[in-house]
Amino acid sequence: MSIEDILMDGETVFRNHSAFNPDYMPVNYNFRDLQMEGMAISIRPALHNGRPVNTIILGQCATGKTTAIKKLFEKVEETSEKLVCCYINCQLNITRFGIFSQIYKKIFGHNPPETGIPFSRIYQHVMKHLADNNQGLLVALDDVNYLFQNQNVNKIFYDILRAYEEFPGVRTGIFAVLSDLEFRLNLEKNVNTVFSPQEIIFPLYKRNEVLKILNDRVKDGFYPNVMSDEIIEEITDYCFDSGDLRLGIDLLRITGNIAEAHGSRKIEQKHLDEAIASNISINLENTISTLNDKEKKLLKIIALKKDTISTGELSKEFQSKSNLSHSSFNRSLKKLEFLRLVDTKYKGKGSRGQSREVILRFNPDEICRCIL
Ligand SMILES: Nc1ncnc2c1ncn2[C@@H]1O[C@H](COP(=O)(O)OP(=O)(O)OP(=O)(O)O)[C@@H](O)[C@H]1O
Repeated sequence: MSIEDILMDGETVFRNHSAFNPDYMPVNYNFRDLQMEGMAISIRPALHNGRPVNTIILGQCATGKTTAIKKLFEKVEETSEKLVCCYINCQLNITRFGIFSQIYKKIFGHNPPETGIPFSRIYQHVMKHLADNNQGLLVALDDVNYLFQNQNVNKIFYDILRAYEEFPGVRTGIFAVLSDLEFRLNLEKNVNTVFSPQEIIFPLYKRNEVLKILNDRVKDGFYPNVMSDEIIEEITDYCFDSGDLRLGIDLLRITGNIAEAHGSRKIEQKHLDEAIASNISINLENTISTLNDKEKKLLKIIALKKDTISTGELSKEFQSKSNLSHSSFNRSLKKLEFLRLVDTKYKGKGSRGQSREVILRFNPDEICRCIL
């Protein structure tokens, strides 16, 4: 095949490539009714001249938090002009200027001028507009933990939530989105005085839910009969075990690309095998790279054990090797569990209440290779 043929060849397994893009809005969005209701309850007062209720949205990666917020914000905008809903990705915007530029853009439809304008002018402009138009403001700060990086979190929360002191009548609230439990405590410490939130939890999807979501995505993205039920089931198992729905959606896309590269109009087992092989090590490496030194140390101790180990024994070994406290051990273990690198199972009474067994969820050699 020539390069032109590769680029322009119309024969494809994909009906809609964008269905596998990270920002795709799924046509069917199920299993999150409770969370959507919870968020709607937080928003409702703001549509009746009150303030939105500050809320923490908590859940592991790819549990649908961003999608839920975006869907709900769309609905609010269709229903009422009483509230400006602004979604901000804090990975991309970590300064006060950056965040208020996004709010400014949402309200006025364009960015503030790049140069020469101080933060205070943008702030005044935004708040005056809200006050003059009797509009509330709800800011969703996604991945809010990124604001801890430059210690701005307190100021930004204060700017938003105490705006009424300078602009009486202005009604503001924050949805703080977090995928890491550890940062929840950090957030409390940093912004406690202005932010006393409700909490909405996005649990991991169950296997049957993952299957339905992936099946819907297959229908959105591939032509009919391109992918068999068996392959979807296998991808579901794989994705469910990893605890990351995004991995399942990525695998659909990658297998599709591999099938297409082989000129096949169906996705076959060999295409999936190839996709999985290329994906496993990349994902594990990415997850491990997010751990701090303590957590890596603990993971390595677990990986070097030939058998499963109880939490009691593990705590002792961890403390003797690292000189760290039992609560530091507990926090690190919780993190490994949260990221689904290990499982823990109750096995009866131990010296510190219920003792648990720690089970590694990946090949120990592969783990050690990634920690080095
Ligand atoms: N209930 C669902 N139905 C269909 N697709 C879903 C559902 N939940 C999540 N997804 C899909 O999973 C992917 C991740 O979802 P989303 O970005 O909303 O999760 P998140 O919890 O915000 O993740 P993160 O914390 O990593 O930002 C997206 O591709 C989204 O379309």
